[in-house]
Amino acid sequence: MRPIARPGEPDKRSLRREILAVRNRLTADDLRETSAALAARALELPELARAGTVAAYVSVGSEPGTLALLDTLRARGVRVLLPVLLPDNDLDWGRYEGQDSLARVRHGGRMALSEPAGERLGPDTVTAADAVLLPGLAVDARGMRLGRGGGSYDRVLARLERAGVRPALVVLLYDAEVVERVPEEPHDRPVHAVVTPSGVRRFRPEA
Ligand SMILES: Nc1nc2c(c(=O)[nH]1)N(C=O)[C@@H](CNc1ccc(C(=O)N[C@@H](CCC(=O)O)C(=O)O)cc1)CN2
Ligand SMILES: Nc1ncnc2c1ncn2[C@@H]1O[C@H](COP(=O)(O)OP(=O)(O)OP(=O)(O)O)[C@@H](O)[C@H]1O
Repeated sequence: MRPIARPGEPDKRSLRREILAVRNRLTADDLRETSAALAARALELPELARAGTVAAYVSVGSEPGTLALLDTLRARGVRVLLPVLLPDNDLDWGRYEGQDSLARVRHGGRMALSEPAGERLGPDTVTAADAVLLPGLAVDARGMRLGRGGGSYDRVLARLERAGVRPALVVLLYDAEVVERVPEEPHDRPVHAVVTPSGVRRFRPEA
């Protein structure tokens, strides 16, 4: 329990719980089908089609599947970077070299992640990405993203801003996770697009 709640945080927590409960009801067939569809829709994005370097992640559990997409990007010669969770929730990066290059890692009591087993390239490596694929639980009509609450990607976005780079920011979700509004805090930054198994939605920068 936190002694003092941050603004937006209680709402974030209950929305996370609701969305995870729905995800946990998905069947193995649902996961297979959505993974193939998600890869197909994502590859229709010109930002991904022309990227030289893509920062991505390996989906685990009931997350929208990313492996099909990672394998296709790699087969096309794209440099695919994958996150390595650090003890303070910041992310280091390694290169995706195929499914054999992944190691199953359990961080404390958390869900097990699939992380790159090879060389660690340093947290700043993400600033070389032309596109960043972000995990999340929901996104709203403005492109504000709800993550799992670790703040890892909030840090990535802050790091990109500090470096003065503007890669395409794309969150991968299920259709029902595109909602009208997610609770926000001052550190939250909007993404540019969401890809779901049924298509791509772009967000307009606020006027
Ligand atoms: N596949 C994947 N890789 C990723 C992320 C992600 O969301 N998905 N991350 C995104 O930042 C980073 C790791 N951050 C994580 C943050 C929280 C938990 C976690 O297990 N949280 C709850 C479990 C509830 C849940 O299922 O979300 C816990 O601590 O018990 C795991 C990883 C980097 N790699
Ligand atoms: N730039 C940053 N550097 C360090 N910590 C940060 C930064 N931005 C946010 N945080 C912290 O991260 C924690 C989680 O924030 P939040 O609930 O918005 O995570 P999230 O966006 O859902 O998760 P994620 O970014 O991992 O997908 C908060 O305690 C917040 O203060």
